[in-house]
Amino acid sequence: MLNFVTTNPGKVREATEYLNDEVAQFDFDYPEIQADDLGAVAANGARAAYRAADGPVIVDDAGLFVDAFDGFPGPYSSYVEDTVGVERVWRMTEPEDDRGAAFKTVIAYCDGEAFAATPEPVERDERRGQDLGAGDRGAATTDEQVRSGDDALPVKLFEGRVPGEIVAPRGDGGFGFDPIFEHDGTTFAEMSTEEKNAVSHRGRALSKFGEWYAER
Ligand SMILES: O=c1[nH]c(=O)c2ncn([C@@H]3O[C@H](COP(=O)(O)OP(=O)(O)OP(=O)(O)O)[C@@H](O)[C@H]3O)c2[nH]1
Repeated sequence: MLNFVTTNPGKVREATEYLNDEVAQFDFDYPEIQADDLGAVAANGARAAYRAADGPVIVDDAGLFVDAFDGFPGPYSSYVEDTVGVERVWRMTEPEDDRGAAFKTVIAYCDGEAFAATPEPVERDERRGQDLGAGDRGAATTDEQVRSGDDALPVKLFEGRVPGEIVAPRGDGGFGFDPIFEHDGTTFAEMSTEEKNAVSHRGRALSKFGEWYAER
């Protein structure tokens, strides 16, 4: 059994849909370091959570990256959701000509074991051929982090990204910024969990993780 370390039931719902019974929520509020890089936040959280859970863990650090704001709120999305709020993020973006944005997530896996070196950073597969907007600044993972990190516990990272546009709120499904994030004409809040997973940042990262984990 794999511990999905999060306080956010929306993330668990999406992961369960994807990974079936292999995953259970471990409600542990790991200390989030301040960093512009989702990978660093997730890796740090996975190490702390692994020590607390004493078993394999995954941590998902995600954020909304708005192009016009050079990637804001990015890694600070949770804080901005709690303080500014979703509706006001829409109103801040509304006057901008460019309302492009991306959701990104990095899933960090830690089980205390070392991993074989990854020949190429996982995130590059996802990015190849994609036009990366300013909104992606600071969200990249690096091979160095994939292999190890600052301390002895190795962490493996899986990244997912989905482009979209900030729109006036529509729909009541999903969570967080879903009502104001439109992808291919539909907001994430208008999609079922299954539909959202098929295209979302989390779905993409979970798919990469699931493939790798099945072979492990
Ligand atoms: O509309 C959304 N659809 C998504 O698919 C999505 N994924 C993440 N987010 C938002 O980005 C921040 C992540 O923050 P975050 O990774 O620190 O997680 P969190 O604080 O919610 O829980 P935890 O896992 O840290 O316990 C939070 O504001 C989330 O609402 C999303 N919003």
